[in-house]
Amino acid sequence: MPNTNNKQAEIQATLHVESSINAESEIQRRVQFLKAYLRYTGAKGYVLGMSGGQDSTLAGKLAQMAIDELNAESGKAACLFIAVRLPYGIQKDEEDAQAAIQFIAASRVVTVNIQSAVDASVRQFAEATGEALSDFHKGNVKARERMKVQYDLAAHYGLLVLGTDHAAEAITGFYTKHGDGACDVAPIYGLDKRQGKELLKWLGCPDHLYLKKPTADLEDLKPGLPDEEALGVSYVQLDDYLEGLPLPADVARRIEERYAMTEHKRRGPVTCYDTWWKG
Ligand SMILES: Nc1ncnc2c1ncn2[C@@H]1O[C@H](COP(=O)(O)OP(=O)(O)OC[C@H]2O[C@@H]([n+]3cccc(C(=O)O)c3)[C@H](O)[C@@H]2O)[C@@H](O)[C@H]1O
Ligand SMILES: Nc1ncnc2c1ncn2[C@@H]1O[C@H](COP(=O)(O)OP(=O)(O)OP(=O)(O)O)[C@@H](O)[C@H]1O
Ligand SMILES: [Mg+2]
Repeated sequence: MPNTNNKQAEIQATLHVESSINAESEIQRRVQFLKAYLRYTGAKGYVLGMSGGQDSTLAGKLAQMAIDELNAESGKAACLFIAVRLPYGIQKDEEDAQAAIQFIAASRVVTVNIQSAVDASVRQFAEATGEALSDFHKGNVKARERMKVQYDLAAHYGLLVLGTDHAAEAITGFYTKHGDGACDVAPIYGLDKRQGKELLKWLGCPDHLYLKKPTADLEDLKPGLPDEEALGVSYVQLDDYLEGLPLPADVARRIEERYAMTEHKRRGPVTCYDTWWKG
């Protein structure tokens, strides 16, 4: 039985997903937003971790477009976008990260290897508790270390931290709380995964950067684990759900269960004034 229910419509509206988009106007709207918010804050630009994956390629490109327009309007190179490489040791798809940075033509590239910080953290945890942090939890340490480096760069250079949260990620809560989930500005929020691809295609991005399998690539023991394998649901199914299309009832139910389970990630810290968790 196909599923089209009120919950689906409610989630689509909450996450601001349009059933169809115009790539050119979506790009314009988001670039103008990035410019306007920078003017409002007086910050000098943006910083974002570039993994070589689809989401950071798109968010980074939009940011650089905003910076280039601001600099052209002022006639000065006053604003900048820092693309930061944050490998844990040597990254297998480093070539993709470099291709993404080249496509973006980032104002500046900084590389910080997070391995020694992450390993020190994990070692201190083991010394303090007498227990080893699991490989899965170490993955979240990597994401939080990347967040810290981006905030260091933002503080030092007067920038704002970009994030890559979008609808197909928000619906599953598939990100590390206070890791890649933490940012100041989320330029691709509201788009699903196939809409992100549409924007990159329109922007002339090399197609291997948006046709590759999305991966969080956080676990030492499961390098390059595809998100879809970890989630047990495909991006096509998530996108269909978000665009209000019919899909098998058991798939919709699994998506809705995951959405409910991760509600805490889409909210601020829960306080005694909150009632959302009471059902
Ligand atoms: N009901 C609740 N109310 C309030 N807080 C709650 C809570 N349940 C857990 N928590 C807190 O949340 C923590 C768990 O959340 P979190 O630390 O995020 O950890 P968790 O959700 O367990 O793991 C993160 C997941 O996101 C994936 N990920 C991470 C980063 C990037 C990407 C990517 O696609 O690139 C994917 C990663 O592979 C993993 O599957 C708990 O330790 C607890 O502190
Ligand atoms: N190795 C890395 N170097 C720099 N930044 C990273 C790295 N890994 C993850 N990040 C940051 O964490 C974010 C979340 O990762 P995520 O995998 O969701 O996005 P992505 O890699 O850009 O795209 P995709 O989902 O298609 O893999 C990235 O967009 C990027 O900003
Ligand atoms: Mg990735």
